[in-house]
Amino acid sequence: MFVNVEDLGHRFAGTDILFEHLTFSVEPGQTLAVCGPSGCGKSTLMSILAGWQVPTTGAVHLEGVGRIGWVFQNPYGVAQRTALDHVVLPLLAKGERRRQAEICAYDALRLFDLEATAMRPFSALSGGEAQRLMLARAVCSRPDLLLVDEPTAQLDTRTAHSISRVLGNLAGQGMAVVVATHDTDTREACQRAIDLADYAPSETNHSNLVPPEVLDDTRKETVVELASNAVNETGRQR
Ligand SMILES: Nc1ncnc2c1ncn2[C@@H]1O[C@H](COP(=O)(O)OP(=O)(O)OP(=O)(O)O)[C@@H](O)[C@H]1O
Repeated sequence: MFVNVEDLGHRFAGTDILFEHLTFSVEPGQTLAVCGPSGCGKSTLMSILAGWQVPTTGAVHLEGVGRIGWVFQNPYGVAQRTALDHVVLPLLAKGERRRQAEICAYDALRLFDLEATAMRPFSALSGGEAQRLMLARAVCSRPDLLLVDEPTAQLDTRTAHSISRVLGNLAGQGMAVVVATHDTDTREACQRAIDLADYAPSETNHSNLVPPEVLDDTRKETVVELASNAVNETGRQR
């Protein structure tokens, strides 16, 4: 299984080119952070990877990718359903029995420090808990490619840090993970990082975009190889 992105470029009708000549690949067990200023096209790139958006130029080749998971910036759920229900659902949809599904679901809830919320309705979860629930559900759906869009945007620094470390562990579970992020911890939890600002056409003026100070040290290189031990330090392997 692999994801190959070849000479990709995109612009929406009537707007500037967001990025161009973007080439990279992601394999199972790898995590790739997609960074860059707000508005540079991170979410758009994720949509292209998911096949929801057709790129203006270039191509995405998904070889052997049967299931794509997506964790959005904003958590969503059914207000009256419990946290456990949300995590169990993808397993029941695959035909697992409720009892077995609950064992897996509790593992995933534990991974994101959500065990205590298992029987709480979605409407009673905090923003951070709800976002972690989305990650737990994504783990249970066992995708080949997991797209995670700004997973820590709603979380406090401490929680965000633990989420980032667990994201690193996801790669160890055998799926390819692509994470759009502004967060330093999240970026460092990934094995590689791409700065989309490096793929903006030179005439594009990004001065009006929000400069993420966390990226200042990465802009010098297109692809930054990050310390792989950051991925393995958590001790929370399942
Ligand atoms: N369907 C669309 N039609 C026209 N323009 C769009 C469309 N979707 C997104 N855009 C524009 O494309 C640009 C990139 O948007 P995108 O959401 O991909 O950026 P981003 O890097 O993910 O931003 P953020 O970090 O703020 O989430 C923005 O200027 C946005 O307004």
